[in-house]
Amino acid sequence: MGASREAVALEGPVLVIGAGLIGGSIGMALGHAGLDVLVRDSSPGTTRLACELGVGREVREGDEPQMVIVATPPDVCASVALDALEEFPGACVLDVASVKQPIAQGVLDGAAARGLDASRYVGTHPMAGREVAGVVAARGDLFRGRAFVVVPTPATSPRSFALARLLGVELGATVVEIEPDVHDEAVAYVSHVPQIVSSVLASRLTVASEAALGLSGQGLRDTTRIAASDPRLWVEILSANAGRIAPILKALGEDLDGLTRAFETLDDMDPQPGSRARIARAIAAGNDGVARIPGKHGGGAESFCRVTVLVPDEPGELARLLTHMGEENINLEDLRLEHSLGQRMGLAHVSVTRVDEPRLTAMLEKRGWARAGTE
Ligand SMILES: NC(=O)C1=CN([C@@H]2O[C@H](COP(=O)(O)OP(=O)(O)OC[C@H]3O[C@@H](n4cnc5c(N)ncnc54)[C@H](O)[C@@H]3O)[C@@H](O)[C@H]2O)C=CC1
Ligand SMILES: O=C(O)C(=O)Cc1ccc(O)cc1
Repeated sequence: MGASREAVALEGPVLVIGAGLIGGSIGMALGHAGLDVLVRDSSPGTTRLACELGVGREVREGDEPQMVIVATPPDVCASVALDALEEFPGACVLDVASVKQPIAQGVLDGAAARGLDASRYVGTHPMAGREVAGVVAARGDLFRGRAFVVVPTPATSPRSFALARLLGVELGATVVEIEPDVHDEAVAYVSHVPQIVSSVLASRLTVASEAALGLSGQGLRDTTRIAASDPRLWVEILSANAGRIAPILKALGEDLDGLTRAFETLDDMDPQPGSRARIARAIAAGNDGVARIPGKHGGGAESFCRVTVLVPDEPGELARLLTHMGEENINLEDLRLEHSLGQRMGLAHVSVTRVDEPRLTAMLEKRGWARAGTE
């Protein structure tokens, strides 16, 4: 499929069906790029709200979209895509759901049964989102620098495939082509199981005391951010990928059982030999896993150095630090802020390349910034 690409341009109009977080963000991005964006949601109020928020305009009689983007929850994507193939015979129809194989199958089966042209359908998945749902949270820059997965079916035409790639490029994303079942296996690891683990972890906090929660630091915030996600959407995403999620959860459960036994015996006067080693191995295996997550430019995370700088919690101080870096021509690869409990000081975790790290350290010393560690 990737080998035979037609010369085709994304010109619009583009119809977005499902004006929520993702549909709204896509509409805003395409609108900024000058395309005519049409909006439709099953909720007429949401359609109007999306138009008022700048996602696009309502569909008028005679509109003939070049592309239809289905951004509804996954359980209705296939039927909405089939209806769009029927309603707009000239349009390429995409969906953006977080699972691909069942939707591709639903579209292929439905198209065969209804005599529709499945070559105009192609699956996609923008690998960016937020833990908040709805068009009010939409942002035109949501997909910039993120992966945009294009997932053709065996029926997808070169034209539909090319248009889907152009959409990813227009969104400022990096386009990746993957087959449906490979995609679903991948997202089970990198998105679906992390969502479940984050939710289960955060659910333990419902029995923690107020005093305990008052001590929450960045580690807890990092591991529970996506626990704020919408249950109605996620039950549909996870159910559609159940067969791939279950074995990973089973392995995770076995790891947790082993660790639980180790901790139980550590509480004894005479702990079972090997308990400490088991715990150490679990933490070390985590080190190995996290080192495999690619960094900002697609290289290994270990290609960056993270320097922690103490920043006074006062207006303009963070900007002063970044200005000092800019003045020394040190490129910022990533930045994370952490506030220390009860102190008028924040921790700025500044990531730079290993090549830039000595210059950053020298600059901090020269300009009087206190460093709280380097990783
Ligand atoms: N939330 C995220 O971070 C990401 C979500 N996705 C995928 O994007 C899709 C949309 O997710 P969100 O924008 O987060 O959800 P959302 O809940 O913010 O928006 C979904 C919208 O679809 C509308 N809708 C529902 N059924 C409809 C139908 N039959 N016809 C027309 N409109 C309908 C709803 O009224 C709602 O406005 C899902 O398939 C999801 O898997 C993909 C990447 C990231
Ligand atoms: O919030 C985050 O960090 C995400 O990774 C969001 C996300 C949620 C669902 C997807 O299908 C893709 C991306």
